[in-house]
Amino acid sequence: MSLSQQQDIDFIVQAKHLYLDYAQSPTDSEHAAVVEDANFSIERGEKFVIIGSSGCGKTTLLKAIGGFIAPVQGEILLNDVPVTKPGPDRAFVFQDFEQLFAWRTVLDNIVYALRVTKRISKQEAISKARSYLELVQVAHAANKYPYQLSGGMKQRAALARALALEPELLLMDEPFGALDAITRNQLQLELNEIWKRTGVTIVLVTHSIQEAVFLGTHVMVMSSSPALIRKIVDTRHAHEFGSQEFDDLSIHLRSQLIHQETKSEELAELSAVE
Ligand SMILES: Nc1ncnc2c1ncn2[C@@H]1O[C@H](COP(=O)(O)OP(=O)(O)OP(=O)(O)O)[C@@H](O)[C@H]1O
Repeated sequence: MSLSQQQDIDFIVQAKHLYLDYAQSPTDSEHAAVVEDANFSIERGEKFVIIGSSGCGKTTLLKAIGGFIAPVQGEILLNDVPVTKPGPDRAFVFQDFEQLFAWRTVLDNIVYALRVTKRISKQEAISKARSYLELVQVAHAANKYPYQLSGGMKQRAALARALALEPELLLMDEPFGALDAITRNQLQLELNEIWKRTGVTIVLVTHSIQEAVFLGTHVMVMSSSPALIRKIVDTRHAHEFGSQEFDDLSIHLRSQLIHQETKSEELAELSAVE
């Protein structure tokens, strides 16, 4: 992409020479870099998917975009302004089914979040909460408590709560990872529909190559040891399961992931010989 083409694109997030780690001090050698020199941009309104092997730093990167982890070097820009703390312009959905407040009903979970972050009237919060519960098709469970819901319903409710905040960025960490295959497919389809209706920018972490190709507009492959961004693949034209493009891209992404695993195994073997 030429420089002039890049300048025409409306980027909501830009990471520039980003380094992240969990070191307690500059001399803390136990905690190696989790992300090294990451450079990537996310267009407004896209679904940007991050994949990589377990422990390669996907969640860490998501937390940094959320403002929960400060860069050691480099920066993350949100609408051209460096991210320094969390804000209501970013909402999270996690894999964990227990992310709702157990002592509040589904409706109250959303009303509470809205009242705290948006400072709107109770009536306004209730009406907004109801409309988002309808959007994610869980309005019938508005008065239930989390323990009365299935895993899929809990994820829908968590999604409704995040969407109700009308964030600019929806940060999703393996949101469907703990669901059965059928519910997972259903929620993938629905997320696509919700995305089309709301236009929210989504950054989604997954272990599933199929989910990445199906949902993503771009898929970023991360490698561990070293903790680098291996490749960013344009997947805008490959959403149909079973199509040639879908299969080709899945194979391509798999080869990127396998290549890096093989490489780290080779490195481990070499260091064992040394
Ligand atoms: N709070 C923390 N303190 C110290 N190290 C951490 C902390 N959280 C994560 N790490 C380490 O950072 C590295 C990256 O973790 P992270 O959770 O970002 O990986 P991930 O790619 O999301 O993994 P997974 O796919 O298994 O969820 C791992 O080595 C992990 O042990």
